Amino acid sequence: FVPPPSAMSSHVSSTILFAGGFGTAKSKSAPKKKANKKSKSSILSDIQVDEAPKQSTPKLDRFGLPIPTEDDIFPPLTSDDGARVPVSDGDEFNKEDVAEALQHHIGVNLDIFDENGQSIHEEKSNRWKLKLLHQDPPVLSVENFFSEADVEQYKSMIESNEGNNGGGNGDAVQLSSPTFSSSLSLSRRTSTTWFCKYESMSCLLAKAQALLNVDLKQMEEPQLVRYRTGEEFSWHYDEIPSAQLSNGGQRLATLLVYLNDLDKDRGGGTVFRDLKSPVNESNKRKEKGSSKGNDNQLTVRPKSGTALVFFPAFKDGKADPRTLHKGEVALDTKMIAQLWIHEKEYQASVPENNLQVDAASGVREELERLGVKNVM
Ligand SMILES: O=C(O)CCC(=O)C(=O)O
Ligand SMILES: [Fe+2]
Repeated sequence: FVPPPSAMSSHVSSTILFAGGFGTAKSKSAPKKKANKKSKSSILSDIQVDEAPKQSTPKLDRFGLPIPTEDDIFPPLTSDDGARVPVSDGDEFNKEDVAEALQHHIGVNLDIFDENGQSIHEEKSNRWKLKLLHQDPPVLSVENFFSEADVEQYKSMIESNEGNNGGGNGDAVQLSSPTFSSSLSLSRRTSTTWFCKYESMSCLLAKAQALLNVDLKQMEEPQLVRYRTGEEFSWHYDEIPSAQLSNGGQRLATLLVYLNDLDKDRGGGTVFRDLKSPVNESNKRKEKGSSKGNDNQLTVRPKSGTALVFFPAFKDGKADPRTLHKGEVALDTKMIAQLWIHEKEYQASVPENNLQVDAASGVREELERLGVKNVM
């Protein structure tokens, strides 16, 4: 049994374990000189380059080896990692802007959206609404992606597969995500994940196919995740460690759909460490005044039925460290459905005999019902 990539607490920690070194492939190379620049001004005022953190003497473990710090595992970005360009608050949806933002990624099927970002399939009341939340790297949301009925279906799937460890013949195998206590990892995942049969998730698969125009074969085991009060998934990259790339290659897109709402003061948001929420004139000023303004991190609040899409790697498979993110501590129960899209054909390992092809007819029916044509 080879656990799927997500069965591990974090891909970063597994990279570290495989590589026997610190950090991701990126940080294995000789440490680059950190940029020591302030944000650029003028036209580039929205592009951020962080100041280098202060160097401190490393703490040593009992073998005299340096204990990695959070900065070793999740290195601060430098100008080599590419620019970061937030969107401007109040900007109207513009299809050309979205197409441009997605040019280096597997992207989104923009043919199913009109000039306002409203999907042109389904009856009017159920239309999706596409929004660009961050321009570079692109982060998007799709409101109404799941109907209330879809949400109820997946929430009840979590309930009915509670405690299913694979012995029976349920639709989903439950794995309590391990907490790595090793000093090698600072990533904690305390939520519970269910790895689901493709055929039991045809609605998610069909909608993912309509939105991202990808083959079912590129899809990793669809997952349902539940955070209970106090649970979280701390900073991590969604990229696959190099030792596991033989199965399907890199993850090119993360699609997650929130199955319930969490109010602002109840945590549970999806937070991008290095990205900024839409900027307006007032928070631009605020930022200039403070050298380390974490308050403006791009945070997506869980809203029932809304999908979040981002790209852990570019379409050529090169990982994008700018997408470092976390599921922040949830103060109320939070549930999501999640799907990763790979570069190539991916073979599932759980539940037993889980094959994408078994979902094909269900997906076709669902696409017909949605009125989406011309997808893979
Ligand atoms: O729960 C969230 O908001 C994020 C989950 C996540 O990043 C993951 O499972 O990889
Ligand atoms: Fe993630």
